[in-house]
Amino acid sequence: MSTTSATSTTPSSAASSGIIRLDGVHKTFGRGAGAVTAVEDLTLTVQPGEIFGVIGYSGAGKSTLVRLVNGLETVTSGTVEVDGRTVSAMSERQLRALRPDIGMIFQQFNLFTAKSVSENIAYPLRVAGWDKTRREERVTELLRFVGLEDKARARPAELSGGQKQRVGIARALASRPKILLADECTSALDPETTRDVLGLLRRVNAELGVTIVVITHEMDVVKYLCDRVAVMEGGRVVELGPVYDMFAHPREEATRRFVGTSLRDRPSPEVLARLAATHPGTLVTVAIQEDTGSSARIMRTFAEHHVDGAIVYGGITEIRERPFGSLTLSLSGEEHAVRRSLAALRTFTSVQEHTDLEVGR
Ligand SMILES: Nc1ncnc2c1ncn2[C@@H]1O[C@H](COP(=O)(O)OP(=O)(O)OP(=O)(O)O)[C@@H](O)[C@H]1O
Repeated sequence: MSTTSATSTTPSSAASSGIIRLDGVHKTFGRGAGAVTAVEDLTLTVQPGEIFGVIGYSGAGKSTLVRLVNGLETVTSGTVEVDGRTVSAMSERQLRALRPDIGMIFQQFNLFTAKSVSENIAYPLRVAGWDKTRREERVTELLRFVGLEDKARARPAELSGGQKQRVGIARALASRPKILLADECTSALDPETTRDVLGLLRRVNAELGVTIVVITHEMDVVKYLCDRVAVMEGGRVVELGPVYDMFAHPREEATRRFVGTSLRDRPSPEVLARLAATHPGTLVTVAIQEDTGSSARIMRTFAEHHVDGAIVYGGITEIRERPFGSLTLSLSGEEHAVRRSLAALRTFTSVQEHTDLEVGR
């Protein structure tokens, strides 16, 4: 569990300890035999300026969490605080005053199909009572920021999915919110368009200082975008921490499964058996991590021990600009030299030896 999870329950400490704070939150829909607990004993803190991911399979409670933060649902028990204000105790009037501080984007974009791009972006400003000149200035600024100046008069039907989400982002940013909630905002997009939209969200965070909460079921989204992530299962947060640490040292089975969907660097048992049949040397998988093993250091270690390490499988990716992955090698050389090289490697990185393989040779 994150060390930044809130420990104090006094409202006065909320602003200093996080921009969003959930403390012991429960949410149950319905009563009696038909009751469904969507969120259970949820305690977490999102720091100002961070990009915070919430990952989980369908039904884990992610959307309910978001709806509790923006006050669209009320808690059954516990407290939700946003920027030092207790959302879970607010009247409808107080919630209306809070909403301009919280932008929201959706999987299906939720644009007004009969309105132009400009009118869609201006809509929340019109509701908030901005005059026409200020509205137009702000819309021009936002169109430039999301790169859609030439689409001001277009209708949503004339736009690609990525462009529609850009309009969604511009509209969500119109009232200069401190927080942006993104609920499965790339799930309807192809991989290339997803990258574009995630790149734009990074700019929203870096250039405008907006705190972003990303709800997703895709670990690739978390890997590219988030500083920290909470893994949800059955309404609970089962693991929470910096994204790099979750990849390097996942503790919970659910986290391991999500990490596995994003990293395809380690060979499956079938692939290992095939590799063992075609490569006579000792097969090992060596972890590549920023603070432990760089590939250069690993190859140097083999060379120093006069061991030949042929790379037969692997992959190195980047998690928030830090290298991460593994290499699987077939080692050949004198048996004692191979042993000594592996002992040397184990002093700075983790090494998995594949010994009990059904190799058929
Ligand atoms: N308004 C509601 N009434 C009754 N049950 C609900 C309601 N909203 C959510 N639930 C239930 O609460 C649980 C969590 O739902 P939630 O939508 O928060 O999960 P999720 O992780 O966002 O899933 P998905 O990705 O499919 O939207 C589910 O069992 C769901 O059926």
